[in-house]
Amino acid sequence: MKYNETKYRPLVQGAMKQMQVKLDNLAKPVKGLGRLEELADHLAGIYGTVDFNVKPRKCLVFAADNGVVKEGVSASPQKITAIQAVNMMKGHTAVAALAKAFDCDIQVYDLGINADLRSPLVEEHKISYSTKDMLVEPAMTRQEAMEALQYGFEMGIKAFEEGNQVIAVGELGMGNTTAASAIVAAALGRTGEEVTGRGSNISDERLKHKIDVINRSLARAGFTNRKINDALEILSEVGAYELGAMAGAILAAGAVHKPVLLDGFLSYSAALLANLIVPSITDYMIPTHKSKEHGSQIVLEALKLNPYIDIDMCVGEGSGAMMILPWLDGIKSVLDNMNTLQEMDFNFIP
Ligand SMILES: Cc1cc2ncn([C@H]3O[C@H](COP(=O)(O)O)[C@@H](O)[C@H]3O)c2cc1C
Ligand SMILES: O=C(O)c1cccnc1
Repeated sequence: MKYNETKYRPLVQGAMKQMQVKLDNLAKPVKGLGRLEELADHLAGIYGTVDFNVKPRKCLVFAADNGVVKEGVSASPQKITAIQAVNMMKGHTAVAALAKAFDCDIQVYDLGINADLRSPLVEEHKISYSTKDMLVEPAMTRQEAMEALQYGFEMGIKAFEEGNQVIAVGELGMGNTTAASAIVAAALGRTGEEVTGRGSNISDERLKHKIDVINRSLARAGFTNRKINDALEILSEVGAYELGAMAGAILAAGAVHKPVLLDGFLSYSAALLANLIVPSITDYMIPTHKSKEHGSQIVLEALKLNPYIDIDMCVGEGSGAMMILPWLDGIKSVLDNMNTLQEMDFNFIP
């Protein structure tokens, strides 16, 4: 199956209505569970039924290096990508710790880390050792962009074939907030200033430089003051392998009518790419948390997504997505355990 040859059905309105009737009939004030009810309705529309499972689940973490780090846009040395990829599979990064707490599998995929990991724990699909420096040339070829998308799509489909009922998308790659900001600027016709933040916490001076690198990269690609609609053009000129693969995995969720949990800013840039390929794919996205990264609000508004959690997280890796898992378990428990109004025992108190 190809990421761009799949039929995507709209949300099942009947199941959403059925869910709201079911929730209204539980022994609680109408709409008392607030946005938990909104999420339950959304899930019913995605699964096409009120009777769904939210386990097992898996977080797919796509990892690669970014050539643009040569321009000094990141606070962190490139080798952290390789080190953290292995640490993650050993359970020692932010997303790994949270996934363990909230009962989620995790898998790291290496699409272009600039090192040979030689770790059986990491799934390897190296497109190359790092993308190119987008300031001086396209980050990747169009062929490579398609490969990243297709690989992410296939890993998403595989995760669902393994029985997972929900996937989350995460990433790892030093310098990738520069690529993500450039993707957002290109897709929305914005400037570097409007959509660039501090990534893994850079200084004021470095932020100015990062914005300049993004604006000059957009100019090199011929994107200045233009809104680009071709996801492959954006991905190849100013993208990142890991963000392309994330977009592919998002499309996979839509293809099999299952939810995909977005993470933070990096996932929003991937969501924008997926949305350019299949506009209705936003139906399958669960906006979990609002990243603190500058530029988040602009892209969330463009995608009409309203995240459930806002606690200033900005780690990436899929860590923010993990925070919604207790909400999913809560919904399932409410549906399985709460009394309906009819089941309430009115004779209990004479
Ligand atoms: C130790 C460490 C762990 C991380 N885990 C996620 N990121 C996050 O920061 C990186 C992007 O930030 P920038 O564009 O500023 O380089 C990505 O790997 C993202 O996942 C990390 C960053 C660091 C330093
Ligand atoms: O929101 C994110 O995903 C993010 C923001 C900054 C750094 N890393 C990740």
